[in-house]
Amino acid sequence: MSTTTIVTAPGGFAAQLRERSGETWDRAIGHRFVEELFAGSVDDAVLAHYLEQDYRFFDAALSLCASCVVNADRVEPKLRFSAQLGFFAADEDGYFERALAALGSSAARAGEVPLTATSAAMIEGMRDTAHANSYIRSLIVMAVAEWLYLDWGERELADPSRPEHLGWIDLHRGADFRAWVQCIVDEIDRVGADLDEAERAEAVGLWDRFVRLELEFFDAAYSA
Ligand SMILES: Cc1ncc(CO)c(N)n1
Repeated sequence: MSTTTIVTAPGGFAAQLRERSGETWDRAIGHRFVEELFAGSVDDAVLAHYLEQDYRFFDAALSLCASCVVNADRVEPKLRFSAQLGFFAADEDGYFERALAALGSSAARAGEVPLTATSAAMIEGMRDTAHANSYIRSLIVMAVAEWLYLDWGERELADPSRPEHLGWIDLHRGADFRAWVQCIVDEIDRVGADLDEAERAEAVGLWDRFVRLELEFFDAAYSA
């Protein structure tokens, strides 16, 4: 099932992380939600619930990306993360507005629905990470979210026709998104090479926790 087109340094930190989460990662990218999204058969209520929860998490994801601008040790990645904040503001926010409206919901409603336990754990983990002032920790959490999403977005399945379905897939594949994920992964390899044992263990624990949360986030879409 592993579909990644991302290149990792052999024996580097990113390759080690990716390898340790093989089974959970594969269950996430092969999830029923992904299959039904591509097939265009995902129930409107399931997709609306998923997007409402995801929109709630968008806020924390923006803070996390901003924390990479704050804590990166070089100007090039700071610029890259800054550019990505602009993309989130333009393309991703626009998708949420349109798709939620088409599904009979809205950004305002998304702000009012109760958070699932998984969303709450994810948001809290992202906020804590954003405030930890640790570039590697922020990179790890960004990498799980974006790399795992690229890996399902690049699955070789026929495209659905409804814009609510296709739009969510298109946000998570293509040359620009792949280059963005590659940049995060390259940074993990670069920064990961200099970590001490405690920092490395902390990063690995965070990686494992977020991979599991991604799988649970898909599951939660069906248990509303
Ligand atoms: C739950 C979740 N994980 C990752 C992404 C990718 O940004 C997303 N939009 N939502």
